[in-house]
Amino acid sequence: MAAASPVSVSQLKRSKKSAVKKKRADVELLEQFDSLPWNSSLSNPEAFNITAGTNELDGGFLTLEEIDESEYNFEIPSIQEDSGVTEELLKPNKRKIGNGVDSETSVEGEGKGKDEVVTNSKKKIKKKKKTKSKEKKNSETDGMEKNPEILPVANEKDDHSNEDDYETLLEDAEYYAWNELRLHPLILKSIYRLGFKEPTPIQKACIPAAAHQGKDVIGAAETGSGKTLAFGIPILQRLLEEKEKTTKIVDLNGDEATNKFDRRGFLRALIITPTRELALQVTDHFKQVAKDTNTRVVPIVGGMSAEKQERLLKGRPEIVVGTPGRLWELMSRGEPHLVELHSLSFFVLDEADRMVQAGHFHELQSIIEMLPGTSSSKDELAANTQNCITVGNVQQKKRQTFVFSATIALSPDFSQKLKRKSNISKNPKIEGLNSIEVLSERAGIRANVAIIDLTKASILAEKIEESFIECREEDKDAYLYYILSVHGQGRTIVFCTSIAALRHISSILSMMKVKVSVLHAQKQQRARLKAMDRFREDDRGILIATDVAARGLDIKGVRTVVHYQLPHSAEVYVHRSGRTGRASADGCSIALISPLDKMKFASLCRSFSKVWSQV
Ligand SMILES: Nc1ncnc2c1ncn2[C@@H]1O[C@H](COP(=O)(O)OP(=O)(O)OP(=O)(O)O)[C@@H](O)[C@H]1O
Repeated sequence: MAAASPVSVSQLKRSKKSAVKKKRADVELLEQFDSLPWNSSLSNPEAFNITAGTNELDGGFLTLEEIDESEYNFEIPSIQEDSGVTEELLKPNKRKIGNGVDSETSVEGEGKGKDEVVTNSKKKIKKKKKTKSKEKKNSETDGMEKNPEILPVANEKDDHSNEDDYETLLEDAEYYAWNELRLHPLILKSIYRLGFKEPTPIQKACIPAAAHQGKDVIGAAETGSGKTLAFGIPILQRLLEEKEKTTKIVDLNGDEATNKFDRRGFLRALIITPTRELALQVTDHFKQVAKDTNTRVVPIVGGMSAEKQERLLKGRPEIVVGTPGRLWELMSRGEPHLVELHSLSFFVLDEADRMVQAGHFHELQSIIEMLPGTSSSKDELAANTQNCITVGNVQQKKRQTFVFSATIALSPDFSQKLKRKSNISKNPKIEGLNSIEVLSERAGIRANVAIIDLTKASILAEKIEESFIECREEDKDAYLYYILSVHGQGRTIVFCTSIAALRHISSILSMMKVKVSVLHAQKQQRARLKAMDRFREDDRGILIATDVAARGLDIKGVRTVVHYQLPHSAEVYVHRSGRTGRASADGCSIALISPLDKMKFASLCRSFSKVWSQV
């Protein structure tokens, strides 16, 4: 090895001089920046805006080109050893994740140990905070204070992707609420990158129960309140914790333990949504948070080539998000990744109350019957499937079930009924359950379920302003045209109940040279995605849709929802209206009420205990 040549005194002086020079130049540059007037690039810097465009599937929908698997980057990374990032982030003393040898995802009973760890790490964080802030005071370049507005904003360049993010997050008082939730550093890092300064109320309530107490959750909260991450974060948290524990066990016990504890390559979480667009969006949301965690998430939805989706499943993703029809199609064919369910730790029903309605229930029921430990008989299963690998009730006990929607009606004694049932050994049917309760119970909801209902009497999200226009049926088009041309701010979704009405409006509007996108279930999936893309690309876009767009869709900048025809139920009205006023944004929902709608409208008002006496 060559010896390092000694550095002369003059060389040292020279390098010191140039360092001082560089520092001075840096300070001057910073001063220049400081003297610029500050104009936020976002007129309304809501966290909601921040997420847009930061991910591969931009806003959750595929562009037309993306339909083809080879082009839309549904890359499934090959199964690898842990990337090592975790280790780096988990430097000793920063955060300690459990020390037990519990191989299960379940952390029931871990509470106490964890609390201790958290208290310690909190102390350390505080200490670190103090030292750092001291350093900050002494710093010459302090002119550039950490500005929360600029830190995490829609960072196309992903400015916060290095490992310092985690430390910065811990120091950043604005993000402090996340620390309370004891999340894995890689999740915190993603949250920081997304710019979500604090957990939403439903996230605050669900994460401790689901991620740390291992409970099942039935969660209800207003539209746009972040329910996807309320179940998404716990799933990722527990998968990450489990990965680390497994690595430790394998390190300690060698190959023997690998076979026993290593669950890589098996399906770990199955999330079911009622619509294809929503499944793609949820997949995308998961991917945003799972970035850097080496967790694979794949959507399985109808309208796309089943063969291609089978190829995606060959990559053995841990998380699958799908619609009941296509999932059941592949499961009933015995698709190996979807029927080897012995390691399934999470089963999620998003928009659960929609699932109990016609068009979904049958397939969903069949899927549930495939889950290990559900109440259907083995003969029934065998008849349904060619290749199902079942495990007994043990798996059901370990599996967590999450049931979410903005509109779930549970009877007050539902958990008592579940408890009574769990005390009787022979698995009797519980009497007097409503359909969503039956679904939850069949899906394996356990007696200690955390029922978190944050919906208010009005049910509608707080930031949505509701109004209605009374008019004759034949005047609806004129009013709609008026709303679209005068109202004009942001994007608008016009909802119809029938495809005939949708066609009628879109042809009238196109005659009036108003550009619209159209979405309904009879459209080819390719065209559906294209319509969504077009709508998303135009910040004053107009989407005419049936109720296929009513639930879950999270599209930035939707300011107005118009109910051209009233929906058949109060729930659908809530979900439709909830396409606006999401996260911290506001919006308005306008109903066009003709004499034909009055009965329906009156009953809608009664459902929300509203007094709209004009009707
Ligand atoms: N902690 C947070 N802070 C700010 N924004 C958040 C946070 N969590 C999620 N969001 C954003 O809020 C928006 C709505 O979230 P999400 O789609 O999960 O709502 P939802 O409650 O499932 O709505 P819906 O009932 O209509 O399905 C998304 O754009 C999401 O990125």
